[in-house]
Amino acid sequence: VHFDDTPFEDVFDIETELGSGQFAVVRRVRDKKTGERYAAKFIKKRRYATSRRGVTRQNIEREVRVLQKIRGHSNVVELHAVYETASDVIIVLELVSGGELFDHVCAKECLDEVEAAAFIKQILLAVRHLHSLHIVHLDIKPENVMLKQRGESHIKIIDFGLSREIEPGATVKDMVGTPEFVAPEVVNYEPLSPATDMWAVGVVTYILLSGGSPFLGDNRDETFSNITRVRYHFSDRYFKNTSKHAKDFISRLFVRDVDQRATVEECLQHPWIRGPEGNAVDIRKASCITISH
Ligand SMILES: Cc1ccnnc1
Repeated sequence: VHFDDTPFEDVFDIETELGSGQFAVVRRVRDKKTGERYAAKFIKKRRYATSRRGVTRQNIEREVRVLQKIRGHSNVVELHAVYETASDVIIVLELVSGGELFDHVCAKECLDEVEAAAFIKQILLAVRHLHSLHIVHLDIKPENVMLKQRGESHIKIIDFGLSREIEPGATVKDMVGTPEFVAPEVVNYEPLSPATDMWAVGVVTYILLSGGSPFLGDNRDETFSNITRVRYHFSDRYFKNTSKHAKDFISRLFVRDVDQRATVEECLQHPWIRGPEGNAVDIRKASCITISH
């Protein structure tokens, strides 16, 4: 990607805000020459080393490096350009405009197995791409997965703000991620690995099929306790009509021991993904549809 030193405002018109986080705002922008639209992520730079606001240059450069390395996969957002102003670094990304997978699930309360398996398969393909490059995402959750176009089922992972390269054998310990989705090793400050992403895929799968969050407690500590004790269950209310393949797929990921937890390759070979569900053949297992009526 070229680091353009033309002023950002000379190249793009800023249109609407698409989303905002703690230190970043994402705005839809339009290239003045080509008319092409993009998502521009404005990341506030940390002014002073002692400041708690803004993002360090090291973390910004890490996100850009990851985005550069992972380019070219259809389920990963594409990096277009990087600009810098006095106060911000602006990462210009492919515009993904179909809305968050999270909202899609909420609109239906939960999905049937065919639709859920088709989404999870795409997330697994994106995760396999990352892991093959020794990159872990560390923040897989429905909010970071978006539909490319409304009404279509092509999804893209859009945020790599917490992603990092983990060379095989290297040890990375960090308390990162969103409590509901973090694996036991994150709670216990033990080494992170690609297996940490696989646990989160299990949480996303459970949510898509039930609308509920498997380990969520009344507060952060209760959630963390449920995670480290792997305390979850398939409530009959939402899982009564769920296939044993789907439950087995999830159970293979909610495994405390990272060496025993299913890898992304094993998940892609799992019957629930390889079977009719995973190939979006139109067998509508009405597990949750009955609930949403
Ligand atoms: C929010 C967002 C991020 C990246 N691309 N499109 C939209």
